[in-house]
Amino acid sequence: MKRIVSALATIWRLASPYFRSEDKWAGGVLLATIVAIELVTVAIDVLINQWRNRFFNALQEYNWAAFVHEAIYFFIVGGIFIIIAVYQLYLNQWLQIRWRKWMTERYLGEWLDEATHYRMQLAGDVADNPDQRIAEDVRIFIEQFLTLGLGLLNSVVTLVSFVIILWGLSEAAPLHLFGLSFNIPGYLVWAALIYAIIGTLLTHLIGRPLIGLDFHQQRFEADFRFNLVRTRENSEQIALLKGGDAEHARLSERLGAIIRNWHAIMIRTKKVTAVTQSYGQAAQIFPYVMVAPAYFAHKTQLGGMMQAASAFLSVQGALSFFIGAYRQLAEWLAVIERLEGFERSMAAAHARRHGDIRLAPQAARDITLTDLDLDSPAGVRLVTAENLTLPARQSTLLTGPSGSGKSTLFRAIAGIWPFGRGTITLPAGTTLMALPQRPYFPIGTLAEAITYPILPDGFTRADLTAALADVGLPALAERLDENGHWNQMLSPGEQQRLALARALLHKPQVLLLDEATASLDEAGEANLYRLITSRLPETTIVSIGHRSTLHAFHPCHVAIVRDKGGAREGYVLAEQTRPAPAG
Ligand SMILES: Nc1ncnc2c1ncn2[C@@H]1O[C@H](COP(=O)(O)OP(=O)(O)OP(=O)(O)O)[C@@H](O)[C@H]1O
Repeated sequence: MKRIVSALATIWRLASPYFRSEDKWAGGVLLATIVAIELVTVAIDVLINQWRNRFFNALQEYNWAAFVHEAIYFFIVGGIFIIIAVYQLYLNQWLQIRWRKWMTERYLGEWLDEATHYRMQLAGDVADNPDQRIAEDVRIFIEQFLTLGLGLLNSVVTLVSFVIILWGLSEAAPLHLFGLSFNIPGYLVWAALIYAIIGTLLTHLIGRPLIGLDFHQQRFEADFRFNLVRTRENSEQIALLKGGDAEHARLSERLGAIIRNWHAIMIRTKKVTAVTQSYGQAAQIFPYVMVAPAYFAHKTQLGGMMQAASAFLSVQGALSFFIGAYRQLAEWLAVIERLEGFERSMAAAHARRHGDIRLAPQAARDITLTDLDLDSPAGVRLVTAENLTLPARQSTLLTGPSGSGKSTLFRAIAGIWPFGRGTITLPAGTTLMALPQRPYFPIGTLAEAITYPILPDGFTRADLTAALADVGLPALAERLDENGHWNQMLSPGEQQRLALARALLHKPQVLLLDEATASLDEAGEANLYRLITSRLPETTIVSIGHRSTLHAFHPCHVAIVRDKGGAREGYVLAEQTRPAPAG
């Protein structure tokens, strides 16, 4: 019971925001119309049930006029049913896509806002497949919310309407056995209830393992898909290492898990289907068996028996809602759990935006680090900066052993590393750009790749062409409108040049270069450094690099060294050189 209440509360938490959103009117009207149509559908079922009585009596009495009248009645009611069924599905799909758009946009917004996606990954959160949550789970949640919700509504209203009818019919056709009439009030209702309870219990007992099997199936499928994507993304490495066979073996192993689980699902489904089919088939004859003695004892007419049988099937069908929806419900509950976990981990990642690292704006143009400790996600101290200034409009080179925390320091300055404490002051309203060794280019036109994260409209064609020429890629100017996966189509050196073209266009006030020219030869690297220092004189540049030749382009040098005197393991930032103040 507690689990049901908590599941209902979660469903409310996930579903209600849409009906309070800016789209609430459209969504509310669509939902109300769909619900109203569902109620009309049940009312039509009731009309058809009553019609059955009249129709079969007309047949039994060989009454042609009544037969024609009832046939016309059926065509009219049936016609109305068809029209509203068509529109109900249409409006249902319309609501699904509006709701899905709103919910997906909301998740995308929260997930991408202030690098929440990055921090969720850092924390190694349980919500490990955001793509599945955003793309698939949202769709299934909404689809099943409407399907199961309407199914439940239909069952409840059907149950109430037909229980009343069936109760009345139980009196009209009392239980008649061995020549005796038993006056059990509503005996057909009780019979339907017992029949449905036995069916539900049997289905649940036999079908229960399917919930776990379905859950595993989804995981194995996601795992297989993820590994296929990884193979595609790393195809060059795999080709170079001749890893085709190894990949094939790994993928086959994952496919094997899918197939093994599928076999278990098949065996279990066979058993469940045997039960549900027997149950469904027996339900076709069961009500006739119940009413037949009364019919043969002339206590009721054929019409009464047909109506009772149809009402019995409706009640029994409504009571068996859970049998029919068993697997859908199980799948839906798993989706709800995943979406809730996703929302929770987004909220947690958002809450620890900067951890205890304070990013303070200041009037001065320097970047200062005060009492700054940066930790690993596991809480191990990586690097400390007691009091360090990265001077404005200067270039500073940051060096240190591999794994000492250089890139982590960049992440902290860029405001995306939440583990640690201390203060980083940056010029107020500063624009910052960080370029890593392997830059990211979205799949799209080359122009979009260069100007990312803003659209190319912010620049003229001449700006883009000039930037490409400046970084030594003039030939690419002709391909600005070409669509492509630029991370796969350009060499690492070309990608680094392209990223620097991005910096030239954006002219950030702070430029962090994390081995951003490491794939170029020394001459090429020197040219690019000369270019950016001359083109971006107002920019504070901080570079990470291992080549000694870089010193020539960086008047300031900060080294990360082992913290010998410190009480704990880790590294400290030590200022090595800085130009003498002018004058
Ligand atoms: N997402 C992460 N999860 C766990 N540990 C991490 C993560 N990112 C960095 N670290 C750890 O933090 C330490 C510092 O990493 P960082 O990338 O800052 O080193 P680096 O000095 O830039 O190294 P390199 O010169 O090799 O690029 C490393 O030991 C690394 O394993």
